[in-house]
Amino acid sequence: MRPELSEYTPIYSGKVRELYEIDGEHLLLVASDRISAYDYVLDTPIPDKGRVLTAMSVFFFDALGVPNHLAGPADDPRIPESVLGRALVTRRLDMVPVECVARGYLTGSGLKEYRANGEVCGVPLPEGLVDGSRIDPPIFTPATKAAVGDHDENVSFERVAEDVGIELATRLRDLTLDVYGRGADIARTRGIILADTKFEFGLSSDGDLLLADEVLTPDSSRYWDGALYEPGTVLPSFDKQIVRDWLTKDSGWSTDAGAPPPALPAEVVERTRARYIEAYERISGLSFADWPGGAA
Ligand SMILES: Nc1ncnc(-c2cnn(Cc3cccc(F)c3)c2)c1Cl
Repeated sequence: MRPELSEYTPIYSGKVRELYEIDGEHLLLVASDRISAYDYVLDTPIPDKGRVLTAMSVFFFDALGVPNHLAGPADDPRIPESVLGRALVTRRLDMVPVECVARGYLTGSGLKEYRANGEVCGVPLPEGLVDGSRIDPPIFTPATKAAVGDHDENVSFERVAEDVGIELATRLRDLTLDVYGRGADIARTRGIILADTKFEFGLSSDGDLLLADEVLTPDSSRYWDGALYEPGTVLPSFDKQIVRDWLTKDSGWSTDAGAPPPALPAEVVERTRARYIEAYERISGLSFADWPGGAA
């Protein structure tokens, strides 16, 4: 008999995720079916998005063999039926207050900084790069966690070293680049480019640095279709472009409307659900049908 979610204490609610306390040492990390676009959390959920992203994190935790915060399997008996498949039992860690971002391609805030001063987070880049240019080898471009609703602020490695000490800052950078590099290689051989990603790490009570939070999901990374990759072309988001295009080209809404986006039509929801499942099955080589918590 599984416990009810109401038996656990909610301790954090993000845009698309929640965190609960199971006991003094364990948390329940829950991924919802909510999707965000243009900094809005949309009214329409994408069925199974939470389960697919949870399955992706578990695949990468296993495939990359990095010490991490997982404290049980996807069907751990402590996971309530209502969130089975989209929740994980984790060890409670002392989270390091740094967004550990790795970039293998130049776009987004990194591109903006590069265009302004030829570098990203204090890392100089070659001249002549454009949106979508490959950054090889990938770079560590950390950020400080923003307050709710704000964007993270890119900071230099030196600033991270000031905040957490040079030893820990160096370990964060090395681990971030190593895990991103290996994860991106796995995805690339399956036709999906992970252009960049954001990791979070935490320290266990015995001082181990563990990979925490979600790992290499489409919510923490930019997923691009490798078949479409051309340097200098702005690549659509593998998972969110269907929603973005409908919102900005078909729905009559616009980002400067000042009003929240409209509900999504069923066809857009289903195609987006299929994109999430396609990304997982291509990267993992596993069938999503085998993941816990499906329709009974
Ligand atoms: N193992 C851990 N130990 C202590 N704290 C965290 C922790 C805190 N915050 N976050 C971000 C987040 C993850 C999911 C759902 C949310 F609502 C928020 C993660 C973790 Cl993962």
